[in-house]
Amino acid sequence: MEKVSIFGAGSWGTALGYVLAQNSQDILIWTHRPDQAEEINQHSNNKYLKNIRLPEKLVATADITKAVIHANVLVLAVPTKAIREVCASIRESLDKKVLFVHVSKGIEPDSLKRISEMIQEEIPEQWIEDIVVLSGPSHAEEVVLEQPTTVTAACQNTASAERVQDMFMNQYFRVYTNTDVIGVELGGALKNIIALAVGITTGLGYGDNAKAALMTRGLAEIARLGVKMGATPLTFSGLTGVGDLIVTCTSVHSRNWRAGNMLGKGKTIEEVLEEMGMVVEGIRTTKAAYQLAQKYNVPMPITDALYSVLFDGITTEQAVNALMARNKKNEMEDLINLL
Ligand SMILES: NC(=O)C1=CN([C@@H]2O[C@H](COP(=O)(O)OP(=O)(O)OC[C@H]3O[C@@H](n4cnc5c(N)ncnc54)[C@H](OP(=O)(O)O)[C@@H]3O)[C@@H](O)[C@H]2O)C=CC1
Ligand SMILES: O=C(CO)COP(=O)(O)O
Repeated sequence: MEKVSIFGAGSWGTALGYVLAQNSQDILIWTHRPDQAEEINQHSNNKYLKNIRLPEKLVATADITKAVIHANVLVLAVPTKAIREVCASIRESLDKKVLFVHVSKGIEPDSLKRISEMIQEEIPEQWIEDIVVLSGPSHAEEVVLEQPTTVTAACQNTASAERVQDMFMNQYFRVYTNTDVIGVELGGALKNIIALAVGITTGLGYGDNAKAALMTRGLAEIARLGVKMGATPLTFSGLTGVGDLIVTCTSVHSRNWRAGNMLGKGKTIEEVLEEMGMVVEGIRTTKAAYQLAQKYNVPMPITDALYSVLFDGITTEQAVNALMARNKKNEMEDLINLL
């Protein structure tokens, strides 16, 4: 049995707590809201997972020191924007080496750091046993219904990835391992951009042809950037690449897809965020990816088009027209270099 604390009690942190509690791990979940800790201790978290009864073994606290001291494994499940702040609070109470697991899907704009890099910057090396990324096609809403789900635990140190695999794996939650941390982190973060774009085209009234086009050419630009940044090309054909791209671009549960859909129907970003009430990681990640594309000199036309919509005020129709009117290309241009 592992002693685990989860930091962040939104939909994903709570769903992972559900899995770990069912797997009989010694589990504590930390939330910054005392009222939410009380609700979880009464076995529900209705804002994030409606009508789900949480396991009795899933215990919540609003005391971050208690959560840090409790565990040998710390799972970070807050949005990318909150990672540094939460790490800084965790740092205050650390008194032993711990295994960090992160499950967030984003890249920090301006610094252009992946999440494992942000953790390394915020937590002194002496307290980090390893950092494992847990990622893949996995909507919280389906996990808590115990529907079959597959994810990947990635770490350069295979023993740590396997430890996380053993902690989480059960009959409905299947965990693979991978050593390509860069590829796994980038796949999880960048697919949100494409899901926003697919949502926009659906909101505009376009059909499955546009969806397939964006998913296929989106994967091409994700892989192009990823390989330049040091990822293994094959990772993008796996669960954390095409797998997560499929689920996020096609599921009614996807916040990124839903946000895009509202934008396509004419709502403003402010209206969309107000209505969602949950994190839409793809918006900040679009800014980061746009900056990364410039830094690495990689063409990312879909990312550029979405950036223009989100940050430069061009209309969604103009963005689609600009994408379709680009110069002629060979489909396999650039991709051949990935092999
Ligand atoms: N939902 C899903 O199915 C999946 C999500 N992910 C990823 O997991 C990460 C978390 O997503 P998810 O759980 O869905 O997000 P939610 O929006 O559902 O929840 C976010 C949680 O983080 C808390 N939070 C936000 N800022 C802070 C802060 N500064 N300090 C402490 N707590 C904070 C929120 O608190 P409050 O309630 O007060 O706002 C809330 O409990 C994201 O990166 C997402 O991409 C990955 C796989 C699946
Ligand atoms: O990453 C996810 C599923 O794998 C969740 O995607 P959304 O944040 O778009 O809901």
